[in-house]
Amino acid sequence: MNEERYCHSKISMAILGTGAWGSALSTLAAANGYHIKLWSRRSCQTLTEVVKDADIILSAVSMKGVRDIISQLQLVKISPKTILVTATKGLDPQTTCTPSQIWQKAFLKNPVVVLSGPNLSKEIQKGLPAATVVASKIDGVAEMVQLIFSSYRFRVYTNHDPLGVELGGTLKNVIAIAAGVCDGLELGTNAKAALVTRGLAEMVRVGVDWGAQQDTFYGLSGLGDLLATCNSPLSRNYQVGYQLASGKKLSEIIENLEGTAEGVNTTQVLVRRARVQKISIPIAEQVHRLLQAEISPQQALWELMQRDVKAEYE
Ligand SMILES: NC(=O)C1=CN([C@@H]2O[C@H](COP(=O)(O)OP(=O)(O)OC[C@H]3O[C@@H](n4cnc5c(N)ncnc54)[C@H](O)[C@@H]3O)[C@@H](O)[C@H]2O)C=CC1
Ligand SMILES: O=C(CO)COP(=O)(O)O
Repeated sequence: MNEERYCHSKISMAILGTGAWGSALSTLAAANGYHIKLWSRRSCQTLTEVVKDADIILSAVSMKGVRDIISQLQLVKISPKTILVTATKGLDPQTTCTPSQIWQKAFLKNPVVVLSGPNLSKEIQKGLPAATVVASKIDGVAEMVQLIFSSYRFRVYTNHDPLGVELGGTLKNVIAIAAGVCDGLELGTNAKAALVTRGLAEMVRVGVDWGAQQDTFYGLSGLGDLLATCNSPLSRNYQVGYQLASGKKLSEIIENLEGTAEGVNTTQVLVRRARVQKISIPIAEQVHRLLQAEISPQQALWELMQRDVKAEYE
């Protein structure tokens, strides 16, 4: 294969958020020869200067910064042709909307792309191989983003179900907290397999009710990210669960955590939404009670194991 295939350096891109993920994504695009303008709250350059003339604006800020960034960008004149890429994995506490829904509502005319997959940033920064998904409903747009990031160490797939791709990456964080608890309590491989598989069933139920396609959850952005995050101590969400199992308080864990564990906020929003929609999510409910310090990790396990027997699919 020809190296040239991956280099279209005339496209200009701004990346907003220079945390672990924004930095890793900029490394990938820069390695393909793209000139990237990076912006964070601490940048010397203004947001206006950074996004001026950008063909693509990618946001890798954590969920708590999404509305803030959007409000600031609304004050800047962005061309309706500018592609907006969201790489955030979270849910809005006010509206329960996903980041791409918030972006699309704020910029009605702009194409919005979701980027999500099993992408632990530390592995990517080490140059280890990985794959991801870029999703848009508009033909040709995800393909442009695909070209920017694709390389021999980062394989990028396109998809037409942005909501499903986004929800896979977001909802798996709740199950990753549970997986951390499972490993922290040393419950074994059988328990972990059961937890992850039933966790996926919860993700599918919520996602399909939301309007996403079921198959998307069995792809890289669903099952793929679930496997990566539930099995790696590099995952901050897994770390939250693992440390909760050792008896630490959530506030103490978060204080010492490197970066953001989106699953903590996502669990609250998810449980609220699932109750309104009357969707059964027993694992997420127990994660929620655990995060609220209403029960111990052992009690959460007991609550799950003593549920009424039922059919696997119903
Ligand atoms: N680190 C990883 O391996 C991956 C992370 N993600 C997702 O990407 C998002 C960011 O994650 P990380 O970079 O790891 O988190 P991080 O905690 O390292 O960085 C968060 C970034 O958001 C910015 N931010 C927060 N609030 C802001 C505001 N009000 N205004 C402007 N900027 C604000 C921070 O300054 C920082 O640059 C999360 O939603 C995460 O789930 C997705 C894939 C991989
Ligand atoms: O989303 C991720 C991997 O795909 C990163 O997981 P954490 O946010 O749990 O570190």
